[in-house]
Amino acid sequence: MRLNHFLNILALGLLLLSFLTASGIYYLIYLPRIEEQLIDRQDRDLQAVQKGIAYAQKNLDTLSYDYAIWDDMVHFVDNVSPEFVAKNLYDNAFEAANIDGFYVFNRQNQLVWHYQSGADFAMQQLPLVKAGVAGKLLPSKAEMDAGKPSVRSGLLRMGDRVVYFSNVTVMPSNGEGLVAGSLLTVRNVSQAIREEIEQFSLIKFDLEVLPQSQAPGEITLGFREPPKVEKIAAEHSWYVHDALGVPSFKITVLHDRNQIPSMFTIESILMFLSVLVMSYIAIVPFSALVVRPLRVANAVLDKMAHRGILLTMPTSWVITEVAKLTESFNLVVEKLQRHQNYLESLSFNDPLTGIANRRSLEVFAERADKQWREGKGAIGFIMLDIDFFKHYNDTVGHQNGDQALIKVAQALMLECRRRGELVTRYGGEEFCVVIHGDNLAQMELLAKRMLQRVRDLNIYHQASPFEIVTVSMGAVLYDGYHPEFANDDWQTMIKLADEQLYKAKESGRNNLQVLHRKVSPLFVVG
Ligand SMILES: Nc1nc2c(ncn2[C@@H]2O[C@H](COP(=O)(O)OP(=O)(O)OP(=O)(O)O)[C@@H](O)[C@H]2O)c(=O)[nH]1
Repeated sequence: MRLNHFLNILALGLLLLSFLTASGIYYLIYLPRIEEQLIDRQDRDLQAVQKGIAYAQKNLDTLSYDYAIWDDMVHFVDNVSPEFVAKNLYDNAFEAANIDGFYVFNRQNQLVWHYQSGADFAMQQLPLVKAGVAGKLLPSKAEMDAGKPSVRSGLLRMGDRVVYFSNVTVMPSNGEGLVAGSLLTVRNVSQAIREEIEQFSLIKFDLEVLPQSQAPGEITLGFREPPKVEKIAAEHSWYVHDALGVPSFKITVLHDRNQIPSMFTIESILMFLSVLVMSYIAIVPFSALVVRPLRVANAVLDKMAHRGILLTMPTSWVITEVAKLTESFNLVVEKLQRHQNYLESLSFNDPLTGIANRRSLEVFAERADKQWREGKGAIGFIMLDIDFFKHYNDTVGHQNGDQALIKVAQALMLECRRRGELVTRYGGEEFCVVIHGDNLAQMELLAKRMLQRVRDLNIYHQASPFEIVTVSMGAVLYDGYHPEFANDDWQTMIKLADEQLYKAKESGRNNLQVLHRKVSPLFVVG
């Protein structure tokens, strides 16, 4: 997985965690505390609506009572006369008082006269045949016998309508005497009433008249029974039955949405988004400070692996630990480089004498041979061997033998310091010198000087007839390249030089035998 992806997942994970923590705090600590207050507030909304509906019925009670104590009405109940109606109970008066139905009952609860604003309020719509009407809708016998004014009011289902009703006993104005009957006044509970209540309570609610046939599966409350909020919700409903227990209304209070605390408000979403953006912004410096050095390190390691080379990396990073890590890495690289150089030198140099070894000889001879074949200068190989070295070892010991070998090697090196010249340890006490020079004379001179250099070392050699350490030399020197030498590769040249060395040994040692290879002279015949 890429570090960037990992960081993104980490940021999202942290974000989720903080979101869950915030939700936990919200739901376990904050919400339970305000829940109680909120239930109380919503409960008050319901009470206000219920009281508003009950209050709207109040002036109907007053109106009915005025009629009830009207002494003339006592007489009218027993003797219904058109004159009285024309004078006192005319339609305009009911319309002005917003009354939809006015029903006059006698002592036997029989309808003797009525007013209706429309067909919906016809006397047939009154549920008079129902049991329990007396006492609930009309005065009971006990109330009438008591001879005192009595009042009943509330909601009443009238066909498809629900009305406020008010019923009062009709009796003399001094409040004593025989009860003549009762007046039932009704007013339609219309949407206009709902709007009025909404205006003064400032609470939105819906008043739905329940279908007559369909009884709700809910518990219904009486007109004046206050509903109760159990749980916080955006809206609460309850069913109301009329004075005779018939389901009438479904009231739904729509609470102010701002009252309900929610995680998903504009503010909380904006906060969540800003946390999201800030988390990502926080990743940018982290990426610059940590991911970038890691990327650079990765690129350096990649190059090292693919190209097989050792590389250092930049160390100027802001984070101390990262800078120290790269410094340590560079230190390891430097050590490895030194070690590698040492190993390389071992593979190309002779560990005892420090001069080039046979491997170097091969590389150098190959290159010199190639250049010579390209027509650049002359080429020569000199094979050298220390004379009577076995005896030297035997007389002075192997370690001193080593010292003598080193000295001979250094002496040869002092002579071969020019470009194109290389002294190598060929094996044991044998050396091979490659010369890529300008001409044969100079090359031969070089060989002679080397012979003399060794003599000049003046290393005492008891077992040698010369009494000092000497060398024998065999050289083969090729003039500039000619197709005639095409088959003579550098290996052949070494072999020829070795043959000359053999000759030098044969001819008494401490001398130089040279084979010159030049182009054959042309003979003119004639
Ligand atoms: N001290 C020492 N001796 C070596 C080393 N390499 C080879 N020798 C010795 O060189 C000697 C070579 O002996 P030979 O091949 O018999 O030749 P030589 O005694 O020099 O006789 P000529 O070459 O015929 O003059 C052997 O005794 C080897 O042990 C070395 O690295 N150190």
